[in-house]
Amino acid sequence: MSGRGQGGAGVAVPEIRLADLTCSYQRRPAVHHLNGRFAPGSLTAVVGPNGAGKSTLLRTLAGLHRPDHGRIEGAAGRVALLPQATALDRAFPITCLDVVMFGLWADTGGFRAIGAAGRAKAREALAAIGLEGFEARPVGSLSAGQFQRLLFARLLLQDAPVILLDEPFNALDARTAAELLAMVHRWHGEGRTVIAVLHDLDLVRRDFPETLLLARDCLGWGPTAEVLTAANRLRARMMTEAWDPEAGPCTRPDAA
Ligand SMILES: Nc1ncnc2c1ncn2[C@@H]1O[C@H](COP(=O)(O)OP(=O)(O)OP(=O)(O)O)[C@@H](O)[C@H]1O
Repeated sequence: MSGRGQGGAGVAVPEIRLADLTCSYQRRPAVHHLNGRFAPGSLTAVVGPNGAGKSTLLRTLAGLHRPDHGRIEGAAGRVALLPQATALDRAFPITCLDVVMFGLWADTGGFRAIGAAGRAKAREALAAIGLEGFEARPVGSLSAGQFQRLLFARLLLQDAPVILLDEPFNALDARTAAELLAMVHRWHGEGRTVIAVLHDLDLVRRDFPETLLLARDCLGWGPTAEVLTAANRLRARMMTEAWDPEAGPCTRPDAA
């Protein structure tokens, strides 16, 4: 099979391969010897207990965290990340339009170069996500749901073939969650690869065909029904209870 697909939006969508990927903080592994692939155009949930390494994996895929062993193939280039809302500082004095325009930063290298066409696109993205008229609002004044919509508007503008979502529906009312989920399905329908960290297993079973179950190690990766078995979930829980948050460096002989 070819390593690339063609997204409906005309973008080339890469296959992403993880080869023995280990990511650590102060040499303590958060993701441990992970092997597998995200097929072009796949829609995958990443699930697992707190501290299982899910956000670390997404940040590594986005190029924000350097693996200390193994590698990622195929993700280089246009990957868009929606970080966990709690990881963002909303006290920063910046308007909604500016936040969305950050989506163009990778292409233009700065606000000054964005120009009228870029601003118009940012306005369109705000309107498409239900935030028309919010252009000049400071981000600090938004509700949690409005802020999450704003981050989705930025993703819309980024127009990336690979979209990474870290707990995208947390703390949202049912209507907002449903609208943002519809956006996720739209991206998937366009042939983009979408990878989302989620805790709501009912949602995962209903809407996500593929699942990666992570508890530092990979406990299952494939069709959701085959991965989210009671036995696998029990293993994940037992691993969490057994693991030592202060564990030392990985000592597997094949690790660097
Ligand atoms: N910046 C950091 N410095 C040191 N350790 C970190 C850092 N970020 C995460 N960790 C540790 O790495 C491990 C994995 O964290 P990560 O945030 O990837 O887990 P997670 O599965 O996303 O958890 P949650 O479901 O709670 O969001 C945890 O033990 C965490 O304490």
